[in-house]
Amino acid sequence: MEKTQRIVIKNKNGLHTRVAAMVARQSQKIEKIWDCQLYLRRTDSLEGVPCNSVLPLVSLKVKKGELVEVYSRDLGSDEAVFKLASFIKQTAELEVPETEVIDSILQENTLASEKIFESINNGLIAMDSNGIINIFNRAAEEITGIKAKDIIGKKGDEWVPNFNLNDLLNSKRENLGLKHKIGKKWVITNKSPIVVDEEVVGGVVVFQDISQIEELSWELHSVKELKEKLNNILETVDDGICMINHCREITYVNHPFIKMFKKAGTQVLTRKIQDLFPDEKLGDSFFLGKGECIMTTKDGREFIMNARPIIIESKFSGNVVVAKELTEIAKLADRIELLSQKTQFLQEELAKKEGLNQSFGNIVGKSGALIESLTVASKAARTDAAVLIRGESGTGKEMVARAIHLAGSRSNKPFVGMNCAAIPSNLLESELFGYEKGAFTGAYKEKRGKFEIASGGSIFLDEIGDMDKAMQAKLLRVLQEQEIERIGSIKPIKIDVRVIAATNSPLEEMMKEGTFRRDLYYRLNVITVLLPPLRQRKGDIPLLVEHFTKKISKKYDLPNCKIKKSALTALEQYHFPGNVRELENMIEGGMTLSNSDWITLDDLPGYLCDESGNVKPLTNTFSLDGDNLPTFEEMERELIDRAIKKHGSFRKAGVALGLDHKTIATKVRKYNLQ
Ligand SMILES: Nc1ncnc2c1ncn2[C@@H]1O[C@H](COP(=O)(O)OP(=O)(O)OP(=O)(O)O)[C@@H](O)[C@H]1O
Repeated sequence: MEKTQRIVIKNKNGLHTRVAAMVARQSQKIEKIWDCQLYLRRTDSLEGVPCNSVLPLVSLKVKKGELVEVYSRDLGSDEAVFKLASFIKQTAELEVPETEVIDSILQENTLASEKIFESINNGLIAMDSNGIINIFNRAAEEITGIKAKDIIGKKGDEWVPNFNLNDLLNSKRENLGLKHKIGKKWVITNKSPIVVDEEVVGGVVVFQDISQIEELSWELHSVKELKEKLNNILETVDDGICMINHCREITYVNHPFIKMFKKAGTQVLTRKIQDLFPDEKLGDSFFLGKGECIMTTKDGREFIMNARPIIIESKFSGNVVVAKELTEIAKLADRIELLSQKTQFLQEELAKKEGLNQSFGNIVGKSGALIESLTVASKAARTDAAVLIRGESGTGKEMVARAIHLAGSRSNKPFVGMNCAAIPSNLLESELFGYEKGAFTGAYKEKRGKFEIASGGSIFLDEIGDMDKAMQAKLLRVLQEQEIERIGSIKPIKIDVRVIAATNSPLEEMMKEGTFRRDLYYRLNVITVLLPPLRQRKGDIPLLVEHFTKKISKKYDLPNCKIKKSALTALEQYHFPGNVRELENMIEGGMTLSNSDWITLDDLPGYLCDESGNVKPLTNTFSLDGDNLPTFEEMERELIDRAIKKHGSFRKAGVALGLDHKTIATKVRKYNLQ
């Protein structure tokens, strides 16, 4: 509960400084005795000021005849309130005429001081000898976030942390330039005791908010750091960079710029850029960043120059001029072209591989030539047409034949293979068509031939070129009639078999020589699948090695093995006459020989290296000497490969061979050249 006493101020000059000083003094005494805090307010206001401090009392500006209230909110303060109210009433009686002039001087000075304190931008805190705050100006309020009315008349130390106000009174020493934080703000503080007759009668703290200065100094630091970083970048790039001001005078050049234009030693800074390139027409549009200019140096090198405007706060303040050597750009363009060709090629190959029937999934390889063949085979599988698979030994002809069978409508019927070269021709007929009991000596019981066994499915006739002519005629009849006769029987048996044949023999030559029947050739060769030799798709070697290491480790229950780079290089240099089968055998041998999880060069056949143990260099896949002439495609492949390796780009290889770069790119894709 609030205790209140109302009084009319009867003093001639109202509650002026001298009266306020008397009231403050008395209030301090009373507060001590009753242990309470006393306040004075106008009756029309809710908030008052502490009675123990002169300035707040004066700042109320109470005039003669005005009504004020002395009050306290502390328990047991009735007596204290009463005592102070009585004292204030008495002060009017104490007034004597001669003190009037002094009063008005004091009053004016006090009010002027108060105005000054309020108008300065530094925080100001003043306190008396007891540490009780009596001045707490507007700036102090703003910086600390504490309201003057909450702190005046109270012990400052409890309210304003970090200032150590008590120390100031105790130490009796000035403490200047202290930097510390108040909340989020940085302040710098000067603390001074007020000493009168060697007695500390109070203290003053003046402080300034330096957060903005701190921020600026941090910004300055960041700008310095940025400048350093930029400098490093500008000096490490390959492009020549030059900066000019709005008068087109050079303000900066980096080392590459000086190197490019060989201006070392010449003074370039502050010179006009046009002076540096007198033969070039650097027009206004160039500096507006709208044009670029190509310039040729005396030694014939070409440069492309671009100028970008520097705009600061919407104002043009100069240019950055960037120079690049054109030969570098041409190299880059070639490289980009090569890479985009490669990407396009890989995308096409991927699309093709994804389009393949999944029965072809175990055929490893991503080279263009292989994927093209498999695409044909995959399409053939959708029909019942006869397929002739051609390719060197070990290229995967049987694998592809099986995949064609499995991808077609006959996949749940038998796939029966027959190597026509492995069986003497007189036995081939009985193997293919079967025989009746007693058909020849030793025919104790009837036997079904491969065609009958394959009924509803596919027959794979490997090495068809090795079949003799008499047998070729019989096979042709079977294919034409779609029926067979077992040996020793005259009863034809209808057959429904898809024929897939394979060969590495030059059937076309053999037809000319008359050793292979033309009509059979056309019967078998409805669709041709051409499997490329491994030496023409070396890019597949790493994939095949990985595939075989997994396959073999599974087969022999070995830990999975990896191949050393040198061993892989040796394989890539080798021409593989035995194709994928030979590679598979090498990996199997290598893994069983290897004492570790790595296949090294030592684990591979010795013939991959020369006498001194070095990997044999890649030899031409063909020779124009001797009887075995290369095919036109083999020669073309080799030529394009060499031209690309020598000239490094499609464009230059094209120029050297008299072809355009698009033709070169098409051939590179066709032959899967790297
Ligand atoms: N692309 C491939 N991916 C995985 N393995 C392959 C591939 N090509 C061939 N092989 C493997 O190589 C070996 C030889 O394959 P395949 O018997 O199909 O060849 P081929 O051309 O029919 O040989 P030949 O003419 O000597 O009969 C097989 O073990 C096969 O698994």
